[in-house]
Amino acid sequence: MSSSQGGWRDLRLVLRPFLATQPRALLWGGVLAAATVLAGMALLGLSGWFITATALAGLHAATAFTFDVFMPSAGIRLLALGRTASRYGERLVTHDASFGVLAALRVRLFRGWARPGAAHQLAMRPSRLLFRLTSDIDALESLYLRLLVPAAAALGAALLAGVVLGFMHIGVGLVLLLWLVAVGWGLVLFIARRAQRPAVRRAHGIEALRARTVDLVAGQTDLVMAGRADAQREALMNADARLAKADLALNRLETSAGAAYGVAGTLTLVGVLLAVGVLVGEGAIGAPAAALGLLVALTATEPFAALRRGALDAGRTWLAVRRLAPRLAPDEARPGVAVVEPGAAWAVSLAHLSAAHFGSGIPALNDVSLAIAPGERVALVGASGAGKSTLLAVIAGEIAPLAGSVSAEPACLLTQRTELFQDSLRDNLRLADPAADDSRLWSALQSAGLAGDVRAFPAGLDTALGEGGLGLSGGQSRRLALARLLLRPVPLWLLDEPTEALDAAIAHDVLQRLAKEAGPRTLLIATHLRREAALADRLVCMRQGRIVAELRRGSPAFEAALNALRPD
Ligand SMILES: Nc1ncnc2c1ncn2[C@@H]1O[C@H](COP(=O)(O)OP(=O)(O)OP(=O)(O)O)[C@@H](O)[C@H]1O
Repeated sequence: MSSSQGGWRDLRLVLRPFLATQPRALLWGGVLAAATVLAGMALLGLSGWFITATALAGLHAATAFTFDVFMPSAGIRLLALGRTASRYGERLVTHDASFGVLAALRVRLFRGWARPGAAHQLAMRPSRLLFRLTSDIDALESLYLRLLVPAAAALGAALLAGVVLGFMHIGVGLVLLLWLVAVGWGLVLFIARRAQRPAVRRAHGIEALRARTVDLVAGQTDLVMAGRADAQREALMNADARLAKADLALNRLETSAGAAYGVAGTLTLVGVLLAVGVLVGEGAIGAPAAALGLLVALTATEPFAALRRGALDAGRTWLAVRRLAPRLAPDEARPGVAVVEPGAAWAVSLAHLSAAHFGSGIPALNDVSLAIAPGERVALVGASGAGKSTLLAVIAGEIAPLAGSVSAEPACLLTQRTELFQDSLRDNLRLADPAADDSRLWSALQSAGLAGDVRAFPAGLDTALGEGGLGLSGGQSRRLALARLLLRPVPLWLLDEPTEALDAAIAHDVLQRLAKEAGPRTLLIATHLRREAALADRLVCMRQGRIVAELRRGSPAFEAALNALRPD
């Protein structure tokens, strides 16, 4: 696919949620912007006509008394008031609509970045990508407010000018319309093309400056110890110089663009002046109509000049579109995993599965085949690095398989770490089910054995957690993770060392609750611990990314393997 085709597809991906969120408000914004411009043009045209007509009427006593001054002046007042009202409405509607759309896009993007592949990239370069996330979204504002709305207004202005002049002479009206559209939009396209490179360089320059400044401040001690402080300072200065260069190029272009629009406006005015002069000379129109035509043509060029800012920003906006579109594209929930419907013979079925971690050429799983019946409890055991966590990650859809097939029931993965977000305890729980009410949360906390602790917190469910908030002990964190798991109505639980690092008493309590709450669910547990593996009906032994043995409860080998695991 060519890059321009890709570009249009990206633009469609970004515009779709843009237009779907508040289509009416966005359309109204464009209509009001056009109405403001048209009212301004009509105001100036009518005023020009009125002044000229009044002056001419005053030349003769007969016309001086019969000339109606009230209707045109009432029209002028109406247009002046109308323009103010529509400008106010336009600002209100366009800004409200674009902020609403951007807010909705942010949510979609955060979801997009939470997908397995993207989340991995985000984890590798968090500051850079988070900066992009905010600055790219802001750049999209320009797409609607500085490009689409002024482009609609400019087209309206060209049409009105063409129609007004067309009433005087159809050819003049048509030529003016074509000229305005061709030159006005042509200049926009030309400026946008010329500005693309410096605008993109500027965006990269800001990013580099930020990253280098953060590195210099955060890593001062290390840089000084390694004798690299001066080099880092130099890199910072270079980034600053590159940014200044891009700024200078954009400023120059802005000045040239202003001059180009000035020349185009003057040429328009001269052309229309000559045309209406000829028409007046031929007696086709009077002087007041000529004044009206001239002023309408004069004002019709202004909205095109307003497009200049958008054209200068277009490169940056385009970059934002290209970066954000992949995160907005609809994606499979679990890449490479076929969903098993309820009632199927197997809850999990793996056939000749191979998989590697993102960015690693070495497969962590090799030719793994495994079938787990619904409701079965299976423990994955094996030395550290055998591939247990990787297997759970593939079934959870975190890692796409390299080869082989995977089908599994809808699953929830309990990872080794419990993430606490900087939010209330309530919202930390609601990550698992955004619609859950307090009674459901309390019931999950109760089952997870955390309700008593939460009741003891002065703010209860409103307690702030995470950075700057309350931390939780290891046992409390695991119970919170368990409560989250209970809030997810899925038939398959993937548990990665669920009670590692907990002391024996707490671990046994958590495991007991887990086993009870799991009910008829299918469980797949990766573990080194005897207490966790003891929940299982079958042990699947792994070594170097392969399954080397499967032992069923009741067999001596099962008991032997269980006893070989680490005790409490
Ligand atoms: N993020 C990663 N990137 C690249 N390779 C990885 C990554 N995580 C694990 N691996 C590699 O994949 C292989 C399997 O690791 P995995 O974490 O699945 O083993 P495990 O059996 O769960 O070990 P443990 O019991 O220590 O959790 C190992 O060789 C490991 O080095």
